[in-house]
Amino acid sequence: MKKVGILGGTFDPPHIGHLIIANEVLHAKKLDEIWFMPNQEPPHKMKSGDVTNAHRVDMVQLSIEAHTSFRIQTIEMDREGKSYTFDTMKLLEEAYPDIDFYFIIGADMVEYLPKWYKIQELLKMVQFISVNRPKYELETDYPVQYVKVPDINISSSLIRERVKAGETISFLVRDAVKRYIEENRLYEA
Ligand SMILES: Nc1ncnc2c1ncn2[C@@H]1O[C@H](COP(=O)(O)OP(=O)(O)OP(=O)(O)O)[C@@H](O)[C@H]1O
Ligand SMILES: O=C(O)c1ccc[n+]([C@@H]2O[C@H](COP(=O)([O-])O)[C@@H](O)[C@H]2O)c1
Repeated sequence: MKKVGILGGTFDPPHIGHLIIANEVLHAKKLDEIWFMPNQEPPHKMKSGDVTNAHRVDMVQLSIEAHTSFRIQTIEMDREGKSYTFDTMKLLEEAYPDIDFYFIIGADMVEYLPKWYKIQELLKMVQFISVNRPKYELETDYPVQYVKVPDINISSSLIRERVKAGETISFLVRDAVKRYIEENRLYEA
């Protein structure tokens, strides 16, 4: 069976932390591919105001281009309302019966797992792989695998704050994403 790791996210914007954890898990778990899956509406937080779904999809595409094992999966863009992972994984399992799915989450999401929609059913469907993230605990009673990654203290919030303050985001996002943010004047207000 083909093994695919899904990195679901808001990607507002995608940063190098996303790329590093995807690559670390790809190799540590010997997966065939990582699918970056931008959500339509994050279940537990707000998207920033001026950034459309199309912008986030474009930026994910620019982030992963030239990486042979990284793909984008836009299934959540086709569904209105909050993007519950249980609903999405059900559709993906039906569409790809020959793929073994893993769902990658940072430590902030591990803490939040008890509040996920239909978490017990979801745990039966996919295997979760967690990665460390500075300032968050990885302890959980749920059956979650763990891949140790270099600590990366970067978040999309940090990128948005820096752009707003007129500070540099070089090397924190891919160059093409930096150019896209500048050209479309995202996160300035
Ligand atoms: N620096 C990081 N280290 C480990 N995991 C991360 C890191 N950044 C993001 N992740 C994980 O990647 C997934 C998608 O993250 P998301 O797109 O929400 O970015 P974010 O940086 O957490 O955004 P925001 O700052 O807006 O909350 C989540 O599972 C999150 O835990
Ligand atoms: O299904 C849920 O209840 C649920 C709750 C919180 C987060 N998620 C998913 O976890 C992934 C990371 O979330 P986020 O908001 O940090 O980008 C993303 O794919 C979300 O849709 C899913």
